Amino acid sequence: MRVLLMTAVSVEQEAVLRGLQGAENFDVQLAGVGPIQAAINTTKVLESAKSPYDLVISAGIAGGFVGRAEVGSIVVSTEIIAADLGAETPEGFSSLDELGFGATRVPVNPDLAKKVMEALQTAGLQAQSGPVLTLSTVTGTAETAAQLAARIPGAAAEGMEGYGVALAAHERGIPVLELRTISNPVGPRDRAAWKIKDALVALESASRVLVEVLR
Ligand SMILES: O=C(O)c1cccc(C(=O)CC[C@H]2O[C@@H](n3cnc4c(=O)[nH]cnc43)[C@H](O)[C@@H]2O)c1
Repeated sequence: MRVLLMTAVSVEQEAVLRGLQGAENFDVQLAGVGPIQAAINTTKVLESAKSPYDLVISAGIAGGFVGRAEVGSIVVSTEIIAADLGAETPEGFSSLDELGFGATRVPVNPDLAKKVMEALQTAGLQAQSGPVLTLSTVTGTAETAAQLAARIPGAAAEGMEGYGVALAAHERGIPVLELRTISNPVGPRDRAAWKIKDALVALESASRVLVEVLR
């Protein structure tokens, strides 16, 4: 299986490469930060690929929803959702789907997600699955975190690139997955408290498992 992993920044790319230990069926490229940059860069990689990819994974650190994904743990997506793509109305948020303009959700193959989850857990890593949200604005208040959790039941993590990476692959018929390791709780902004090193260590460990499961 030929796999493309897209990370937002180079420290994430380096952590993934350490975990992959030179596995030849994986490429790791930079997506940039945010869904638009990620979609553009994923498209560029897919269009210039010498041979087709069988799977594209958006990987990196993320915020974890409290009670769903703790700092240092791993989240495997069951669905990749553009959580702020829509309109604010007096009645609340309306997604692009509800407005009739398109899809905000990219599906993930459930068998693949299950296989990866089970392999991570068998390796003794703390992993859970659930919808992973993509936001252009990092959540910074308890109120927004609660609104997102209520609007998207089971939401496990939020990042800034997954939907962009996923849409670029999905439009070409390539299966997608999002793999996130948690650096901070989703909620009140406390950037200094983000445990980025712990999340990068978890990203390296998770990538080591991918080599075994995605041969
Ligand atoms: O300090 C800020 O206010 C700030 C604003 C925009 C971006 C950042 C970043 O550090 C980039 C975040 C980077 O990491 C992922 N990430 C990690 N935690 C979260 C989160 O709680 N919510 C959304 N994204 C998160 C994200 O995918 C970016 O690649 C800082």
